[in-house]
Amino acid sequence: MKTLEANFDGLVGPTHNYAGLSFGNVASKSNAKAISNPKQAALQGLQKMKALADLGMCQGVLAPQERPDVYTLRRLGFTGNDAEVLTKAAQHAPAIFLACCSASSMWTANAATVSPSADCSNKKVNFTPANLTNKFHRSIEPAVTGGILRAIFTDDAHFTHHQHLPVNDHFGDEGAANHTRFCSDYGDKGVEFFVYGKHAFDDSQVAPKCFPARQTLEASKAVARLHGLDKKHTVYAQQNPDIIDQGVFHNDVIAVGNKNVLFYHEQAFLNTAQVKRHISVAYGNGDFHFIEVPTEQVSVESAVKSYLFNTQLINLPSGDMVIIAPMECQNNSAINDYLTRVIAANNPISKVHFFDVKQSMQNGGGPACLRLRVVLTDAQRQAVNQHALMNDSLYTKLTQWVNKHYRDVLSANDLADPQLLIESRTALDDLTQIMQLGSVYPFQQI
Ligand SMILES: N=C(N)NCCC[C@H](NC(=O)CCC(=O)O)C(=O)O
Repeated sequence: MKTLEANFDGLVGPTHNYAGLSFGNVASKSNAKAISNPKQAALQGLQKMKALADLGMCQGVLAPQERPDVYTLRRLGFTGNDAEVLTKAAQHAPAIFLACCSASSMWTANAATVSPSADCSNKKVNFTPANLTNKFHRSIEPAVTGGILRAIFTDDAHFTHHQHLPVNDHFGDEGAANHTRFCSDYGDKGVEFFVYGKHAFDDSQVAPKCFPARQTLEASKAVARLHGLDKKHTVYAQQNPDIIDQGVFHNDVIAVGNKNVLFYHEQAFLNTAQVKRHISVAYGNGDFHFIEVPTEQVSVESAVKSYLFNTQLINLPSGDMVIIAPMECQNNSAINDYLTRVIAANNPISKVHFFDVKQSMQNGGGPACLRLRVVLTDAQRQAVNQHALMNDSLYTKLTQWVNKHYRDVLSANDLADPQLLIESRTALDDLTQIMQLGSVYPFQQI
């Protein structure tokens, strides 16, 4: 029985915009108020998905969320019909309004933490949506994210869905952006590796000083308990607080792992020697590769700008391990040269594929942010909603769908246009039919 790693990418939503919402995320802040192109953003994402499917990967799609979120705005006291709610919020509380318009659910690395059945005590694939408490615009995602995951991974015989963790900074959870897994074969019991930014219940421990630590140790441990992970095969590591303060807001901005490889920056962790020891002990006797990138070759600043580590490390059906990197890595000659050396060196990585995901990059989301990894056995893959799996037909349908419904220019002022909400709902209504998701959106449930 073949077990593989599928990647479920977030389809970019119709309100994709640059609102500067993420304090601590350099790209988000520096592109605040830039004009976005939602159509191009969604098409760039679809092209990456299609290319990975064409490489023989199992590629899935996760649907976007309904935005602007008029339900949250109503909870915050804005009244009237939908158009009135939008107008009043945009006028009286523009910052809150913008937060309720974000298409941030596109970064599905933050949708959930997923543990394969081989690692979990109930022998099912376990999902815990991330509560994303640290940023208001993202904290309104988890309930609908949970619904979308249930609409795709429907079969209780194979999949277990947990509720997101309690919504408080103490249990701040950013999902798979701070979680990776090592294994020899995907179907084997693996080592689950959780990286956290701070200890929430112990002030004596070091923590970043300028920018927030979005993931807590206590949240990571709660997810591991929910998933029934084996303690001997679970490793926790603290992110280096100094690099959080340099804009490394998730571990996947500074490290990426797959199978028997951890590719990471020298400054990624607080105690690298200990992290390596713990992974080696948990992994056992196999051949494990720690590919450490020294600061003298790639500075943290350059890693954050190019997103060298926000790359996907994947195994093609041929068994070759390749890197899926953003164009920004190719355009930066020092980073490109470094990647050439990584491929030439004695490690399992054999090739780099570059993709243009600039619309997402400008908000701090590279190739790895855009995907949620789900390890599936054959039987589990067959149990997945097949209308969420990328192939020629779905690619054609979704490309036509984007071209029909999306705008190619969006500025902050356009977000209050009631017509945009109507356009978005019409698009999502169509999408639930294309992907056979049922009524996952609040506007479909009224
Ligand atoms: N690293 C991973 N896995 N994900 C990237 C998420 C980027 C996202 N940006 C934003 O939400 C910016 C939205 C804006 O400013 O308009 C965030 O900071 O949460």
